[in-house]
Amino acid sequence: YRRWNKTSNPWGFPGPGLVPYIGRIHDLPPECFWLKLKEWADKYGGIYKTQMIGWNFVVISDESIAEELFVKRSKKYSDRPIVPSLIDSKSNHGMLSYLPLMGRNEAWARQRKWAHSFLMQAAATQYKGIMDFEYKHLLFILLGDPDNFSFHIENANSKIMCTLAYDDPSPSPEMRLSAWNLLRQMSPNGPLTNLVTPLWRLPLLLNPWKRSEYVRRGIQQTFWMDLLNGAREKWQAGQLRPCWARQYLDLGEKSPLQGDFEAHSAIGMLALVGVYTVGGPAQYFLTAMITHPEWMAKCQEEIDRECEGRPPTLSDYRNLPVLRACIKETMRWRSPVPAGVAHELEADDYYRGGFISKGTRVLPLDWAMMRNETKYPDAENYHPERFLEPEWPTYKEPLTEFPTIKGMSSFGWGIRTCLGQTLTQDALIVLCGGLLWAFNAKHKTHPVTGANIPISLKTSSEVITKPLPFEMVFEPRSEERKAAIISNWLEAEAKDTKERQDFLSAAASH
Ligand code: HEM
Repeated sequence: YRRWNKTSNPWGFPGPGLVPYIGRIHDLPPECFWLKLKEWADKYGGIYKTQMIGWNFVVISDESIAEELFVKRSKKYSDRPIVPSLIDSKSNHGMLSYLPLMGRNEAWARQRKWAHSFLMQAAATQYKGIMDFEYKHLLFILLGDPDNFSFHIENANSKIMCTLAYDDPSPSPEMRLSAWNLLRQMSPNGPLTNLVTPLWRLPLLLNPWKRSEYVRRGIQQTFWMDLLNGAREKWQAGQLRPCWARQYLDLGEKSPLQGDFEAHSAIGMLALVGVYTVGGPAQYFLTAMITHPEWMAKCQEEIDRECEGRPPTLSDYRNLPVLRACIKETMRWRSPVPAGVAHELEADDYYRGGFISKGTRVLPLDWAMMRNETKYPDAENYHPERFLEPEWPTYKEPLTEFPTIKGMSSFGWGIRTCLGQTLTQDALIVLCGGLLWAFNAKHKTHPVTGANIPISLKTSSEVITKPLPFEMVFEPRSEERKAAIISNWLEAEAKDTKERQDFLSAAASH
């Protein structure tokens, strides 16, 4: 066995001993598997190797190594591994569906360029008003239905994404569901075929996993196509305001996207990506504020002082370093993508005397990077002051600009790095700032004993995580604040209705 282990692993990197064929899969719990990977990182160091059902893995928990491989050697380290339980996840065979999962092929290059231009354009003009509007609505909704906050936060983000994509927030509940179903399908704790991959090759009749994936995919593609067709009808009548679908339709044959088949997926996927990626950190932020009320009080003091009684908008960015520190520390403390997103190596490579073979999955283990004690002393605990006080290693000036979440390792590496960093940062400032402007986030208390109901700090186990369900109270900070939440929303709603009507009247008169 020892001889086998040596010959099957001549790579020269440390790592746990391997069992023939299955590697270490038996050791990796489907729930929060990154905790086990972190345990191995503590034992074997910043780069180690392992195997899972015939696949070679190299796990990286040192940011400087990630930089050397993913950034400096990006030509070799930028492919994606296949997701076994998705049909053509890499789009090597024409599916063109899931930009973040695509291999490094032509479709990826085309859609990445397209998405980049949209997200930059959106940043410049479009999404600020949409965020202010939807988050004002969210605060109003939370007054009436606080217990359902998890849904409402995710739904508000889904509405923003649907408005950006189709100028229509109404499909948001279905977009949220679609995002959840895809996330489950691609996660190791999803279908069994993601772990026991040979099962995926069973004939369709004996393969419930593939049959249900055909159904899921069919529902998603039809949903996205219906949205594009609905947008086209409005566009033909001149009733579609600026949005990603309109830009595609306006460009016609000049669009980089090659027709409706590609466009319906590209637009749908970009809308879908923003639902949980923003919703998860916002919910972690609430858990951080409830368990660290001293930081909630500091954020509220800053917001009240700098925004003079109104909820923060993006123009307040420079003046809210404490809020930004709390958001950044939340993302460090509870990394939203804790296992990172794997890259696949496109050609054999040598690194630090070790051999990494073509096809190896290289995993930037964010949970471990965010717990590097040299960079983040007392890493297990929540310390926003690490970004605000010069004696901490991560302090950076000027505080009008830093801390920023942009560039965090949680957003990935090299030419595959996340395209939604600005949007995420902007959304979290308006959303988290608005929540603390409006409410005190508090523990729920037991109706009989009056004791605080504890908040589980555990996370879900999908590739993109959120806190496990928890209970909390949204206490309006005063009667005046409560009145302001209501009047802010009524004003915003009236303004939005008028703007839509004006647009439609102008369209009708042309
Ligand atoms: C907290 C929020 C978010 C986190 C932590 C996050 C994280 C990531 C990570 C780790 C990757 C893979 C990077 C790599 O392969 O090295 C990625 C890719 C991507 N992200 Fe995000 N993301 C977030 C929000 C968003 C949002 C809001 C959008 C857009 C609406 C977005 C759009 C994308 C796209 C399009 C890619 C694919 C890039 C490619 O494969 O070339 N992300 N993101």
